[in-house]
Amino acid sequence: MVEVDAQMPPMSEAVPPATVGEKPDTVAVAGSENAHQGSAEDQALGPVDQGRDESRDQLEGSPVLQEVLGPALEPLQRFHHKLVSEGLTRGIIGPRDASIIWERHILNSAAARPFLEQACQEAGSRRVADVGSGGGFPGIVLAACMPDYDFTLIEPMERRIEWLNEVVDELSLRNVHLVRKRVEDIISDSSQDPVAAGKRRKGGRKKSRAREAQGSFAGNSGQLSAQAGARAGAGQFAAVTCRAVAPLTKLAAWTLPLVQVGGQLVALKGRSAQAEIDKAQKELRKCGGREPRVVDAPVGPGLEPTHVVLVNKV
Ligand SMILES: C[S@@+](CC[C@H](N)C(=O)[O-])C[C@H]1O[C@@H](n2cnc3c(N)ncnc32)[C@H](O)[C@@H]1O
Repeated sequence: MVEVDAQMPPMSEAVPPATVGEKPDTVAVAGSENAHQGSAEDQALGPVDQGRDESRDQLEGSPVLQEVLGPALEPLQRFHHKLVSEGLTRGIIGPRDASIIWERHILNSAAARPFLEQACQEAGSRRVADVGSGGGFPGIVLAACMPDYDFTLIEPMERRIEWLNEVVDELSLRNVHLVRKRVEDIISDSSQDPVAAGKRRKGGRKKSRAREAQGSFAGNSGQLSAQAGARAGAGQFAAVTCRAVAPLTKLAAWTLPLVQVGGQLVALKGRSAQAEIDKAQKELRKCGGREPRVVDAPVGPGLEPTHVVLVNKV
C-alpha cells in the first residue's frame, strides 16, 4: 500500500515563470530535471515504501485494475507502458515511481470520477477541466474512464503538452482538448470582471497576444487548434479538477472562475486537505466557492482511500 499525500510543494518549486520567449521546461517542476532529488510529485505525494521491488509495479496483473477501471483498463495499460518506458527520461515520473504508477497515479486519479459525474449531473453539462495536468494526472486517466465527457487539459509547459499530445493520440482519446497556457491567463483573457480585464490591459497586449499564439492542441489530431483554445474560459466548465498543483489559497482563484454557477471544484488532495480549507476560507468565498468539504475517495478494494476537496460554485 502506498501512502498518498497530494499536498503541494512550495509554489516556487512548482510554478514555471511562463513569459513568452522563456523556456518553462528549464524550470524544475516534476521529473528528470530534479530526478536526482526525487520528482516534484515525489515531494508532493509523500514517502514511499523503501523495501519494495523498484522494477515491477506492485499492482501489475492485479484483478483490482479491471474491477476499478473496467473498459478503460486497455487504453490505460498503454499509458502505463509509455510511462514505464519513457516517463523517467522525459521527466514525467520520478525514479521511485515505476513500481507505483497504477496505485499512486492512475487509480488515484480515477478516484475523482464519481465526484465529477455527480457534479456534471447537477450542473447539467459534461465539460470538465483539469488544471496543471503535467504528465496526465488526473486528466488523461479520467478522460479514458469517462469517454462521454469532454475534457480540457490545461498545462503551460511545452514538453508536457508534447507528451500529452502523444498520449492522446496513442490512447485514441477523442474527448480531450489540450490548452498550453497558464490558467490565470485563460481566466483573465476570458473574464468579464473589469478588475481582471484591467489587469490584463495593464499587463500589456503584446505579451498576451504572443501567449495566445502558443495556442492549444485539439485532442487526437496532433494539430494546433484555435477552436480548442476558445473552448477554455471563465464559467465554462461543470467541474474543474486538479492534483498537486497549488494550495487551496491559490487554487481558489485558479479554478473557481472556470466553473459555471451550480458546478463544482473537485480537487484531489492529501491528508492536509481540511487544514488547507481552513486556511483558504476567505479566498474560496471571494471566488464564489461555498460549502468546502473533504470527502474520502475510494481508490480500490484493499487500497488506502485518497481525499477529495469539493467546493460548490455559486
Ligand atoms: C507537480 S505538477 C502535478 C502534475 C499533475 N497534476 C500530477 O498530479 O501529476 C504541477 C503541474 O502544474 C503545472 N502548473 C504550474 N503552474 C501552473 C499554472 N499557473 N497554470 C496551469 N498549470 C500550472 C505545472 O506545469 C505542472 O505540470
